[in-house]
Amino acid sequence: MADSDHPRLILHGFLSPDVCKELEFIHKSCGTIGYRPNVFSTTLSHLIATNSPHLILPFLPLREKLKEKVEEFFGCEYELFIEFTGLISWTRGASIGWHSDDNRPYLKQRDYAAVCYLNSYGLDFGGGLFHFQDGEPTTFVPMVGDALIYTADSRNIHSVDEITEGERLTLTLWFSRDKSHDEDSKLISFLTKIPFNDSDTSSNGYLPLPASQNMYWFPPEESATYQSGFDIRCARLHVLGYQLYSTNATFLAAIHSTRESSDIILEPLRVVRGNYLFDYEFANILHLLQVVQFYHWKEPELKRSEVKLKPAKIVSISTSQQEGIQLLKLQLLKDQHLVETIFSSDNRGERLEHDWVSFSAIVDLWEAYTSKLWHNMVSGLPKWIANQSIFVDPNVE
Ligand SMILES: O=C(O)CCC(=O)C(=O)O
Ligand SMILES: [Fe+2]
Repeated sequence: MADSDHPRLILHGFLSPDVCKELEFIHKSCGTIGYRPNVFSTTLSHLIATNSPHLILPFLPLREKLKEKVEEFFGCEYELFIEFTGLISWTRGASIGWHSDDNRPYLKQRDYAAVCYLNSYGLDFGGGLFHFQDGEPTTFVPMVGDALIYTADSRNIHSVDEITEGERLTLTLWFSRDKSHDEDSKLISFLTKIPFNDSDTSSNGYLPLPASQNMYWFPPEESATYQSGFDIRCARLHVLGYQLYSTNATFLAAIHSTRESSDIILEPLRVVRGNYLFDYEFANILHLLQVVQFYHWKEPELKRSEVKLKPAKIVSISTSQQEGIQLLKLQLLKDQHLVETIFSSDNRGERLEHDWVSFSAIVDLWEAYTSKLWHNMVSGLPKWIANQSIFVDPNVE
């Protein structure tokens, strides 16, 4: 598998399927426009910036395990720092030609790369095969749970074929020997700016706060115009069969005026599916999207658990409400054809038979999941600050 001219390592089944699902949940509810066309990304600093710092916790054991593997394989124990951690997804049209990962002056600090595949070639996406220019293997077929580790220099020149369908998702890390590029110190400085108040978890301090609109607007071409393209959060809801309803009194007035309708989704929203409105107010679009994606992650588990469920509060939508829903959709998804081209693969909405009773239970389960992570993060933070390093605290469950 590896030779000294092309140092690389393949670990099959490195991540469990459930961890892959959890990271998929995070990416599909928190991801933003990426660094190349048709690419989406979720960085840890973005999670902190959108008041979801607790969502960095699921990454921590994986970062530690990967760093250990890299140091052990390349014989550089205790020498490396994590330079970057992120979830990166590629959709139809995305590709990358031959390159090494340190091939720009501002990337010279990168010594090693680790790419973990969170879904599978042939099943979740088409195209997207990984190739090494020299040495074995020449081609690597991404499969869920596998990790590919290699040096970031010219001994491992590689490329990725264009994605032809679906969404190819990875957890990607780069490692550096240069302490000045340690991701942890940067993240800790962001974390210390958040005004945590753990004493009262009922204060909903953990609700996500959207970043600026341009981070979520998918332009069909290079120019970031809002005249065409779509909002990726609404697009992700749309392909799963959900729509938005705003109770905002100024909503209809706003939508007919020049006011950016993007502002409306930063305010309380309700969710609609088919002819029903779910009678629950979400704080904003990210809150709603997190709950919907959580539903798609956890619903099969909930079905198996035989938990006794309460009836859901839903109401039929009126014709005038339907009008408002359509108008908002037109504002946020200017190019629905493009939405389908980019995210159509996400037909989990069709595979999963929607059930409002389960959905209603998921709202509470999302809250329990979130507040537990939030509490754990707040408990770990003083130690992270003291050590200037983010790590799994063995005393916290
Ligand atoms: O996702 C992959 O398989 C590799 C991506 C890559 O080469 C890069 O981001 O530099
Ligand atoms: Fe690369």
